[in-house]
Amino acid sequence: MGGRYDYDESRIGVRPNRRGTRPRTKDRPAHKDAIIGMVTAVDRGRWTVLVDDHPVTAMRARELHRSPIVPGDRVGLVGDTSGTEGSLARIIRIEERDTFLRRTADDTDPVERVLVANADQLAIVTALADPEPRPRMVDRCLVAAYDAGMEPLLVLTKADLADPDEFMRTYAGLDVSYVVTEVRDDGTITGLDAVHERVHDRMTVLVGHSGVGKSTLVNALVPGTDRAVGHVNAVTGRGRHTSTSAIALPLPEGGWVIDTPGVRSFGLAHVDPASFIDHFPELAAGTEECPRGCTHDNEYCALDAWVAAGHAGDSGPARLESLRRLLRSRLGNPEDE
Ligand SMILES: Nc1nc2c(ncn2[C@@H]2O[C@H](COP(=O)(O)OP(=O)(O)OP(=O)(O)O)[C@@H](O)[C@H]2O)c(=O)[nH]1
Ligand SMILES: [Zn+2]
Repeated sequence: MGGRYDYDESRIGVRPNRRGTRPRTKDRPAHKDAIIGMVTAVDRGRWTVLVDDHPVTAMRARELHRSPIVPGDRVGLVGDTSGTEGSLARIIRIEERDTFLRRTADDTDPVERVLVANADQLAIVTALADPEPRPRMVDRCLVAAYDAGMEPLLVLTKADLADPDEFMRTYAGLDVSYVVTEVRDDGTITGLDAVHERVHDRMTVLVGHSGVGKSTLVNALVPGTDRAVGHVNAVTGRGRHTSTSAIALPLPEGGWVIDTPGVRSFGLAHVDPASFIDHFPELAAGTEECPRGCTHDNEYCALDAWVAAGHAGDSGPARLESLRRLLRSRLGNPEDE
């Protein structure tokens, strides 16, 4: 590796830092020759990066320090980008992200973490029964999607066990798309075409609690993948191919799905409540009468009178209730849901 950061220490006049990493220098090669690829997986300090159509294993260059590099990231690579067995490239740059999905501060994970970059859709997979749907978790995911600039999609599985109408009534006030699926006796999935239609040519992140049928869905969408279904291993009590980080899988029809094992919901401490109102355009004008710094979830909020006066139309009351539900979903612990 010698020569990569060649510099004359006396001329630059910097002290070597304590951890022994070399200081950054301005005259480091600009890496104009870097090849761009997309990160599909991360495992113990090694990234899988798809370059054209072949996977390349890469490490993170030292100058990136501990910058997160996540599935969906477009990165610049140098070094051995052949992808042949045993080869190792180096990620020297992370391209600007269009979106990033992050989670913050909950009781078990105090650090804000970026989970996925550049995805444009968040598919919230919820079983209609077994396990019972968790509307508060869905609300949190909706807020996380809005915050990340991603479009939410509800995927309601196990329609053979319960009717989706009752659950969807809860979302009457929200303009959220949804698809309904069920595994038939022959193993094929009703509603799969509708899911395909929604994920085609997009980058879709799937989240959901254990047991909702997410792996079943991913395996059907991306033939040839083998996401463990049923998940419990009698010996270890843990998932068989359990990986804790997200993985991007290419759809045969074009586009990507990103499976996020272990991500069931989101801490939302980083989300600014003022931004919620952007997703309720018909209520926005009503906030002009609100007291300064109104949380829109208190007795002085002007939205009640605005909606009661009919300014937000027939669906106004339901929309306001939804807004408030989302606002409240920021509070509390996602692990409780
Ligand atoms: N009745 C019914 N069962 C289903 C349906 N979809 C999946 N299942 C079953 O639900 C169980 C859980 O499915 P998985 O695909 O493993 O669920 P998961 O969300 O990936 O859960 P983990 O593997 O724990 O992450 C399995 O036994 C599936 O066969 C469905 O539409 N109807
Ligand atoms: Zn208000």
